Order: sequence, then C-alpha cells, then structure tokens
Amino acid sequence: MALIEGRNIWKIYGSGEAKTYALRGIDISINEGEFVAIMGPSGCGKSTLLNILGLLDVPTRGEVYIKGKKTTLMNENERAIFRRKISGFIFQQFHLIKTLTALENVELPMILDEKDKKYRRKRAKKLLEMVGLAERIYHYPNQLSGGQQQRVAIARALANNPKIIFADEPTGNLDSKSGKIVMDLLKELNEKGITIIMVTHDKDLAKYASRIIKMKDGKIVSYE
Ligand SMILES: Nc1ncnc2c1ncn2[C@@H]1O[C@H](COP(=O)(O)OP(=O)(O)OP(=O)(O)O)[C@@H](O)[C@H]1O
Repeated sequence: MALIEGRNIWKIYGSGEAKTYALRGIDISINEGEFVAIMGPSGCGKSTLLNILGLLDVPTRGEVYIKGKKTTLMNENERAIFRRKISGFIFQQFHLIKTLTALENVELPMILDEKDKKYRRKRAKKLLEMVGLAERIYHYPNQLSGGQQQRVAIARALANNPKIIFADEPTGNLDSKSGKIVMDLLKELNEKGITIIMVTHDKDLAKYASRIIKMKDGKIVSYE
C-alpha cells in the first residue's frame, strides 16, 4: 500500500475572472522510503500539491489517502493531529519562532504533542546535536545563519518522529555550502527510512532524489 496517494486532485483558487486552476487532476502515489523531488516551472502548482499531500491544505476536488486512510473526510482538528503524528515540514523561509531559542523551537511540536518536559528537553538537545548545532541551542533565530536556522527547522521537523518530511525549496534561501549540508542531512534521514517529498526547481538538488516528478500547468508530465 502506498504511504501517500493522491487521486484526481484539483485545486481551484478564487472565482470568476480571478479563477486559477492550480492543479488539474493529479494522480500520484508515493511509497514508504522514497525520496521524491517535485519539479517544474514557477507557478505550475508544486507548492500547492505539496501542501495538499501534507494536509496543510485541502483539494477542491479529489482525494488524498495516507496509508489507505481517506483524509478528505477529516475535519481540521483531525488533520492537525495526523500532521503532528506523521509529518515534518521544512520551508524555504524556515518559519522559526523568533522569540524562542533553537531549543524551544525544537521542543514546540513536542509540547503540542503533550510530551513531558524532561523528555522534550532531552530529545530537542539530541536532535540539535544531530544537525550539528550542539553549541547553538540557546541562540535565537536572528543569532543564527540561514543554514543554521534551516538545520533548527529540520530538528524541529524531526521532533515527533515523522514518517514523512515535506520540504518546500529547503535550500532556496541558502548559499551552496549551507545548501549542501541541508541536503546531505535530508539524504541521511531518508537512508534511515524517512520518506522525503521535496519541491525544488534546482536540477542539482533533484539528484538527491530517488524519483523526479515533473509538473507543468497543474499537471504531472512525467514520473521518472
Ligand atoms: N492562495 C492562493 N490564491 C490564489 N492563487 C494562488 C494561491 N496560491 C497559489 N496560487 C496560484 O496557483 C498557481 C500555483 O501556485 P504554486 O505556488 O503551487 O506554484 P509553484 O509551482 O510552487 O510556484 P513557485 O515555484 O513559483 O513557488 C499559481 O498560478 C499561483 O499564482
């Protein structure tokens, strides 16, 4: 059984003159352990698809199944629980909370998941160590470089032991050296069994993937 499956997914934004067909009947199936890169020109619907597969957004039409469970019937609260239990997200803009230290940012998903404080601290420290930031755990985001912030975001994404990491242009704001560190980390996580679904328009990054899905005008044009 596929880990994630999208069937005939449509996403239509706006109405009337401003109507945008962002996704036009996407069929996609991703198995556990894959590292999938979603590529295609700007505006073709990559982020929209990633957000729908990650249950951050809902399709206008069509179904998303996670491990065979139909998610489109869930309410927002059920989707939030599902996201927290099985997914981690990494974005181009990092989306760290500025008023929290690196350690507190990584602890946050565990607070939402009602883990006790001692466990949270210990795990957050371990994860920050794993991404090479043992010396920076009490730093605030604005005291860290872009690459370091993205590594905090990766540690945060790992907090609740996700099965899947959704990454939207994870190196889009990084120089090539920091970008490589982030990509090597993602690869390492994939080798440990975490499924990775990444949006990118960088051909070099797509080389890290085991499969490349190309999109154009809201449709998938090739599954390599
Ligand atoms: N909230 C929204 N409201 C209206 N239109 C939207 C919204 N989000 C995206 N769109 C439109 O949907 C289409 C697909 O956008 P999307 O961000 O998914 O593309 P993308 O391939 O990720 O682009 P990029 O590579 O530039 O990030 C675009 O035409 C975009 O303008």
